[in-house]
Amino acid sequence: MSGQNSDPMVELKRRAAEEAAAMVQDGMAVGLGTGSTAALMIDALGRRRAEGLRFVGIPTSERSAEQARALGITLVDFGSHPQLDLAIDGADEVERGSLDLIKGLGGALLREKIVAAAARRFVVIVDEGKLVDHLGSRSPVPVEVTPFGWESTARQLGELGARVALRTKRDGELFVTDGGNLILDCTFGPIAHPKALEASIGQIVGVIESGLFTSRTSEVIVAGRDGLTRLVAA
Ligand SMILES: O=C[C@H](O)[C@H](O)[C@H](O)COP(=O)(O)O
Repeated sequence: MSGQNSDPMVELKRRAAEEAAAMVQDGMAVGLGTGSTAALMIDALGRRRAEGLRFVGIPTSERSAEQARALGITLVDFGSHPQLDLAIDGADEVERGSLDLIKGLGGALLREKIVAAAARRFVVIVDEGKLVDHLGSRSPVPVEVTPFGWESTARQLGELGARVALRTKRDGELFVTDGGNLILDCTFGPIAHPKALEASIGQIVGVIESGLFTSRTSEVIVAGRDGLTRLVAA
């Protein structure tokens, strides 16, 4: 994920990642997202650290923690930093206008949402293919659930109108999150009221968190073939 890449879209995502990393100022506490786009941002922050920028990070996954540590980025926790200045992360879908999100195809949604909720500003970096008119158009909504009773939790998610699939890895083994939980990928199709759906999912016993992120985004930096665009919530 580091270094130069000849894929033009990766180069565009790298520019979006660098633009977001440029928002980090001396002394900040920063939430470090997860995924291929966030990894480019962590690389950019590693370069800024090597140039002398002082900041600390809270990672949203073990993967991002490992990458940040390798780059010499100082990692802290919520004990010393209960509030963050900025969090930067990728997304699987971004709804035009509202800037509501679906996240979690990489399985990091719980820590990502905790970090986003603790940040004064939450900046999202995506390529233009992630923009949709309605969330759910392409991506399922990942829902993190406790292993105990997941079948019952899945049935209740189905009653909300979803087709529910227990996430497995390529080798067929269960996908287990950094927190030791399971992911149910819930296909709803285009979602008319994401905020109401996020609330309904959150009320089901056994659900830990959903990948619907509504009313959280401060800004989205979109990498497109015509360059970068910055979107601010309407
Ligand atoms: O759990 C994973 C995260 O929500 C990612 O931020 C999301 O899946 C986007 O990842 P990528 O930048 O690799 O498309």
